[in-house]
Amino acid sequence: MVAPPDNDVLWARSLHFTHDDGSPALAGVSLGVREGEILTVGGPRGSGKTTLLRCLSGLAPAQRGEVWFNSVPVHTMGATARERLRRDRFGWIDPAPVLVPELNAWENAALPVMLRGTSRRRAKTAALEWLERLDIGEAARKRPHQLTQSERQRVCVARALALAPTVLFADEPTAPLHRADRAHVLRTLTTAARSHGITVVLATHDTDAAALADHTMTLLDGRRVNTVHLPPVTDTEGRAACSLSV
Ligand SMILES: Nc1ncnc2c1ncn2[C@@H]1O[C@H](COP(=O)(O)OP(=O)(O)OP(=O)(O)O)[C@@H](O)[C@H]1O
Repeated sequence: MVAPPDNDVLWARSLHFTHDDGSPALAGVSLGVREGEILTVGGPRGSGKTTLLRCLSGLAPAQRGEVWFNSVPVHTMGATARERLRRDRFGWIDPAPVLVPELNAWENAALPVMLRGTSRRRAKTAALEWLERLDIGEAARKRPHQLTQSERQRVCVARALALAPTVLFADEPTAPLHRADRAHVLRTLTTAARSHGITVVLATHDTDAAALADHTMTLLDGRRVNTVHLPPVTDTEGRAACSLSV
C-alpha cells in the first residue's frame, strides 16, 4: 500500500465500483484534493459522479482501490468507523432539498449540530449565522413548505456548513434550481467554503461551476477523461470538442 502525498486532505487511487446488479460505475478513478480546495466533478448522466462521491465519503466503499483522508486509510475502515468519520468530518448535500417538514429552517440547519452533542443554543447560533450568510436569515422561522425550492436548498447548504466539515461533498446541489438561483447557490456555497477553509468535492453539470473551482475533472463511463476543446468547425467537419481517456 503506497501512502498518499502529505498535503492531500483526500486522495484516491484506482477506484473501481460495480453496483449489486452488475452495472459498472467506476473503472479506475484516481484523484487528490488539498485542504481548502474546490474540485468539481463533471460528466454526462450516468458517468459515475454520484458513485465517486459516495466512495470518497465512505458511504459506499469501492470494491477495489484506495481512499485516504488526512493520510488515514478509509478503504480499510469498518462500517462504524466510516460512519463516525462521515458524522464528524464530512458534510453532504443532495440534489433534492430534503428537510424535516415539522421543523423550521433554523431547526433543520441546527439538527445535525445538536445530534453531534452541541447545545441547542450554540447549534442555533451556528445555524442562524449560516442562514444569514446564505441570504435566507429572514426565512429562519419558516417551515419548509413556506420556502421556495431555492430557499430549501440553501437551508440544506447551511445545514451542511453549520457542521464545519473538513470535506463537503455536494452532489449536484443546484440541479433542481433555475439558472439565476443556481449561480447564487453555487457562489454562496463556494465563497462560504473558501472563507472557512472547507474542502469541497462538487459533482455538477453546471458549466459555470468550473470558474469557481481550483480544479475540475470529468468522468465518462466511470473513467477520468480530458476534454480537449478544438477550434470551432463547420457542421460538415464534425464536433467542436472531444474527450480522450487518460
Ligand atoms: N443503485 C444502483 N443500482 C444499479 N446501477 C446504478 C445504481 N446507481 C447508479 N447506477 C448506475 O451506475 C452508473 C453511474 O451512476 P451515477 O449515479 O454514479 O452517475 P452520475 O454521473 O452521478 O449520473 P447523474 O448525473 O444522472 O446523477 C450508471 O450507469 C447508473 O445507471
